[in-house]
Amino acid sequence: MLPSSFPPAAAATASPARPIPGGYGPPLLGPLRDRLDYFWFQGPEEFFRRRAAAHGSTVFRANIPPAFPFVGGGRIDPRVVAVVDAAAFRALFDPALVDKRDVLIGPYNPGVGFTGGTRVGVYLDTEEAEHERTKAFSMELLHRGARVWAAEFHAAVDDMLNAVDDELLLKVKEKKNQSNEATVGFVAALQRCLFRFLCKALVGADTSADPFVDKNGFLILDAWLALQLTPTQKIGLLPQPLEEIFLHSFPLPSLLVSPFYNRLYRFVEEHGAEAVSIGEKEYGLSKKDAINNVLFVLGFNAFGGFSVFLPFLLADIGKPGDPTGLRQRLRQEVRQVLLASSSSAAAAGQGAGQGESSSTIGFSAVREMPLLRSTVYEVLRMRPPVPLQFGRARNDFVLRSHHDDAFAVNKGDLLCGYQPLAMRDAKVFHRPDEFVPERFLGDQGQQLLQYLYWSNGPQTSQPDTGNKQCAAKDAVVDTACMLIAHMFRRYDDFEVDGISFTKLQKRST
Ligand code: HEM
Repeated sequence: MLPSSFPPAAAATASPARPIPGGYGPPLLGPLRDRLDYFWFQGPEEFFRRRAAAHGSTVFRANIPPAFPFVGGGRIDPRVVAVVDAAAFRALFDPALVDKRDVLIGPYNPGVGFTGGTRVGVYLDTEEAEHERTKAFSMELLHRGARVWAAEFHAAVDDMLNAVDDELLLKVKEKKNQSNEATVGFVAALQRCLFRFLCKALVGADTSADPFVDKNGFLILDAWLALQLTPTQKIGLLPQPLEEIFLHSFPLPSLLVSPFYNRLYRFVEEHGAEAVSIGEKEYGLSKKDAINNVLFVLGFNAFGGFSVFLPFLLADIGKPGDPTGLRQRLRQEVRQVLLASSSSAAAAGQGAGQGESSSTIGFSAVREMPLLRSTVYEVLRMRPPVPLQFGRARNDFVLRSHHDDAFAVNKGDLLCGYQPLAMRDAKVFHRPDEFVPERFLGDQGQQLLQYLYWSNGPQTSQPDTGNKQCAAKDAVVDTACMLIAHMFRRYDDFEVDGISFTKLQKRST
């Protein structure tokens, strides 16, 4: 079943290149129809699925919202080449083929008003000199943060769980005459914990030094993210016609959030001064650009990415009832590793007698938990937190899909890869639509990692200043493992429904 590897996404091919199927429809009406399908009548996944089926092709032309008639006064060109198979998707990772300038979230660019006037690194192409400097700077922030990352993360997660435990207890008490069950939403507590943790670990800034930022920082980031992303997302808060008119029809202004962004700017300037000066002295950035890049990596990449991904992870592992016994097996794996590491620490005379509950679950511990790691990969495969990737063809080239099809891509075409389908490609993944936590175990499982694309690159590749792969590719997986290991050190079991805990069973031994 598993192809040892696909041919390169772009190559000289035996089969002649054919025109890409699909089209953009009549001016105005075509983009409008696709926009309404995407947001309203079909939703993103059906949108891509139906068009792939209709064209009998995993590479096809379509419009991606937001689109005319409103947004950007027609300046946004919604026409893309959609790519939904594992082989063709790889073209998006090849800096020789695609230009990533200003296409982070597609043809729509919220603009530098959201980033203090700086074009931050994530919007830069690899051929722009500044990309190398800003990417190296973000990798340096991660590298420096690694020393305190695990300890700060666990401290923040403990704070979050203490708050959740208290609230759950209160709710159970209130309901004691009716039932012993209660639900506690965890998103706000999780985001507060993420914000404090990331400020310390990435920026070296302690939020307790600024009570306003400590209390409101995560809410400011939520508002800042929402204003940038809303024109491209289905929100579901308003009836759809109103959502189309008010949320998907024009760019939302940065002015609404800029006084608060400036507050975070000053916080980083004052309390993250050491990190900022590294950006200036070692990477040649101006002070303003260093701070705006720090804020983007902190707020958009890290806070935004984890805020989407960690709830998915908790929900998939915490499925009510544990029908497959996954939680029981994960708990066993986590506790075995913790016990072994505390025994060896005791034998070496470090912290003897303190037991596994007092040691930090660090990077090396979670790398010894293969089932947990494979489960984290599977959540990333099934629910990639950043589902769309974009890149503009630098030149004409031939794009190969795994159906041995070859397509003529034109210089300037905007490729739009949809990860949820590419990572459920039946040519690569057995039972592609099923959640299989053991999928990435063993030699065969390790081979599959080359098709795990959530980080804008294969899980087997490394982020580098010469590519656009997520700087935190490994840190994200390790941190996700730390969260679940933390849960099983603290609790015997937990259950999650959507974004609420419905069960937190304290550890008995
Ligand atoms: C669950 C969390 C995260 C997810 C899902 C995620 C995902 C991604 C994705 C998909 C991209 C590529 C975007 C594109 O160009 O199309 C990216 C880029 C990037 N990510 Fe992450 N990320 C996460 C966390 C982090 C963290 C913690 C950092 C901290 C340093 C980080 C730093 C970056 C940087 C600097 C880039 C830009 C790379 C470049 O311009 O070459 N990310 N991330």
